[in-house]
Amino acid sequence: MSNPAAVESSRPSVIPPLPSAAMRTPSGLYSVPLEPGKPILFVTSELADFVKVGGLGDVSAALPRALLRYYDMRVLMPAYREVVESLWPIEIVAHLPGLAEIPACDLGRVYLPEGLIVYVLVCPELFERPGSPYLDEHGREWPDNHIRFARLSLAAAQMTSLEGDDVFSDNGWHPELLHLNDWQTGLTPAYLRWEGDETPCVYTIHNLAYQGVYGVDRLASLGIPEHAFTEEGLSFYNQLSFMKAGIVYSDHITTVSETYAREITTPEFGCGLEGLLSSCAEQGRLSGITNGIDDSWDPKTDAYLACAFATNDWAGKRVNTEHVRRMFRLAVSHGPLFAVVSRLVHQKGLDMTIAAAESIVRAGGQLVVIGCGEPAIEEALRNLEARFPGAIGVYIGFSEREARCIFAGSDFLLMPSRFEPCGLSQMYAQRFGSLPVAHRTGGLADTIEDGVTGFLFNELHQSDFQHAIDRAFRVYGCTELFYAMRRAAMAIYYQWRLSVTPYRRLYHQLMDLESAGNAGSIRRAAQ
Ligand SMILES: Nc1ncnc2c1ncn2[C@@H]1O[C@H](COP(=O)(O)OP(=O)(O)O[C@H]2O[C@H](CO)[C@@H](O)[C@H](O)[C@H]2O)[C@@H](O)[C@H]1O
Repeated sequence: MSNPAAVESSRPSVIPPLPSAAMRTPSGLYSVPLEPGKPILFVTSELADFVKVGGLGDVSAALPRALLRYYDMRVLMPAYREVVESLWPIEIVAHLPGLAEIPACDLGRVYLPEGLIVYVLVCPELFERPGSPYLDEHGREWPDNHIRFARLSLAAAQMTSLEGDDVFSDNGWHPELLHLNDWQTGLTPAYLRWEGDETPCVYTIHNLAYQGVYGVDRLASLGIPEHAFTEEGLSFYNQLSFMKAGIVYSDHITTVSETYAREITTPEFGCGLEGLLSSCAEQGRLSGITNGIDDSWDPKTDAYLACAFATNDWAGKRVNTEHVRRMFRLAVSHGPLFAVVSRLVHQKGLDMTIAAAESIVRAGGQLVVIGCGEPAIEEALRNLEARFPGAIGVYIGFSEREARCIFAGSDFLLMPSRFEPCGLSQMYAQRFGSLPVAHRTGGLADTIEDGVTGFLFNELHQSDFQHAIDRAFRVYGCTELFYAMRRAAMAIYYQWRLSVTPYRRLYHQLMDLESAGNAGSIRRAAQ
């Protein structure tokens, strides 16, 4: 494609550190929360303010902020190179000891907009590297990922344990609940329980397919006691599983949509953990809470767009469509513009999109793709672009600016995902008047109304996907219906506010149980 703008810097401008009880409102004014809520630590391996590989980065930036008005919610993450090189000052607040081969490290504190306090693990030998949080520059997993994310998990446990007072005390702040995310944080509840600490833990699965499974020879290096390596503990087919540790030792498991919460109890989607997850569901320890999207996803105010637009301002939307066509050097066209904004991985069904591309072009449509990931998929997409110059444009890379322009400019978004825990791209697309064409699975089934706010197909067959694309073409040719669907899609808004209520209910339930001394017994009964 024609040289899209370089990936924009997400560097914030410098603001002075705030007193810990202060909040910075979106308007930029400082205010003090009326009631400082219970201390909760949200532990994550990505935060979109600094580094985002996929949806976890978005959720980690938005959900703790949405919860800030109810709790003294703080985030813990690794101090990757992007964090250290950002303009936000890092103040060292503690030194955390190591364990076995997990090195000691410093703990820093950063104040981000909207009053979000983020603790960062300053451990240059583990985290200050080129590449992504998980992969090196050549797309290979970092060989010491087990140590890196055991470091993250252990830090959360050390910050929580009251006996660790001499280790970590930020003006007496200690979490009363931990909200953990994905396998990278799975060892946290295990480290806590092995020390006899019963602080309640919520463990959210954003994607069960990534599990952090390692050979049994790594146990000693992570300080894992031998007695824990059992079928009931963290042995997964005689290997060590971080994901299983998170499920076994946490009080409650959530995942990011109700449908996916049901799906992962079946062999088709359970990735070998369906038995354990089924028993969690039977015990009431597994639930689905659909993700939201943050307020920045608004076509009326998004500064990245070629032209801001609102519902019914289809001329404004068309300016964005023409902008995308120019970005990708596509021909002038009156046909529909299809789009893909995705990590390029097997999960996302790019093989089906590639197989459908020729029919889209033959029917007078065009396709733009932005994404990066598996080299074979990247190459197949480049070949596709070369076969259909002027009709298909591909940008291999990651750029939120370009992604937003594509959501705004496209007519349809293709998401034939094999599975999709929630999916954010379809929600962004709907908000920007682009109708998703998606497989009826996971969160896609929960957030798209077939024939109203998008198109769903039931079986993962090429012919079913093609049929859904054909329906999209027909609706595009029927202007009134097409605009009615656009209006319906733009009207639904999965605000975080809606997801916050079930999280609050869950937190309260777990913290009350804990203060009544019941959490331990409930957990034990559940295991
Ligand atoms: N090249 C690119 N340039 C710019 N932006 C790009 C991009 N490629 C992807 N993105 C963006 O990255 C995010 C991807 O989020 P998704 O939720 O759609 O999928 P992901 O599989 O990463 O997340 C996992 O976690 C999330 C969060 O819970 C679940 O919704 C999801 O189902 C699960 O697979 C979106 O914000 C998308 O716009």
